Amino acid sequence: MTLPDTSETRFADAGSAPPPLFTATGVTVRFGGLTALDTVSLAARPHEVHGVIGPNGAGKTTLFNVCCGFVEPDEGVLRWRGDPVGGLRPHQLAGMGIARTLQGLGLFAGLTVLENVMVGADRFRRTGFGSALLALPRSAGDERRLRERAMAAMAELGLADAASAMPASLPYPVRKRVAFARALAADPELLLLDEPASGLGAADIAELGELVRGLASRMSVVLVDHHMDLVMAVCDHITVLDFGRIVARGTPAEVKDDPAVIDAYLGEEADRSGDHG
Ligand SMILES: Nc1ncnc2c1ncn2[C@@H]1O[C@H](COP(=O)(O)OP(=O)(O)OP(=O)(O)O)[C@@H](O)[C@H]1O
Repeated sequence: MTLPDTSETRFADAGSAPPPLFTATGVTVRFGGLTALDTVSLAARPHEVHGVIGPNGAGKTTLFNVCCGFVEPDEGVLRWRGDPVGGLRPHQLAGMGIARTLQGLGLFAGLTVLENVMVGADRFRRTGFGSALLALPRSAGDERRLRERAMAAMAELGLADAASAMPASLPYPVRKRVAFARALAADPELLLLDEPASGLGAADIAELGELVRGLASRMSVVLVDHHMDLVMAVCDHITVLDFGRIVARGTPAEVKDDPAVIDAYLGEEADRSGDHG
């Protein structure tokens, strides 16, 4: 049984494991009278895939949104490489080396696939703020560098042939890959994935699993997803939430048979059958 532990010392006591890149410690989020997260902690370590699972309404998306800076926690501390990052805002993420994909893909409808993916590489643009402000064209060198990064990310995702397509012309699983390629083009140290498997069939989910596993050699990944098979197959470490609290954490093998996890999911099953009955 893996006990919930919200103390910061846990991270310091983790033996020879490398220090985490990113930590959220003692995070509490309240929406009016509802406590969506109650003193939840999470550590993303280098080269580790960290999964966050839990039944509907457990607080997964809220935790993801805290990590992305979309939701400011009422309590708790976020740290990047050990330094507190108070008031984290989504636009700061790329500069820090954090990329994310969201449930809503957020692709620009008026841009081609290549142009969408180049947006992800934008942190490597060298042309200064002043040029951007004056809407001067990007330098030819910048343009080439961003294009090369984007093409490399697209090749990794099998999208090279779709470079000039408009997103709306592509099937949903391909659009998901475009959003993924855009995140990879930022060459992040930490990749945050919200429900990457939603809307995908079994074959695409299996491919996604292989891709995510492969990414761990060069970055840290936090993955929020409902698909147990995917989470169990690709994650090194899993945090299980229920009603805003951590009910278990550990390796897939440790959490799989944890009675608290089984209870949480059985509770969800019971609710569902109640809904239909
Ligand atoms: N903006 C909000 N305002 C009020 N309540 C919210 C808000 N966002 C989430 N909640 C509530 O907080 C709780 C946690 O929601 P959250 O979406 O984080 O759970 P989840 O585990 O991602 O669920 P699901 O798997 O259904 O997406 C739920 O009870 C939800 O209704």
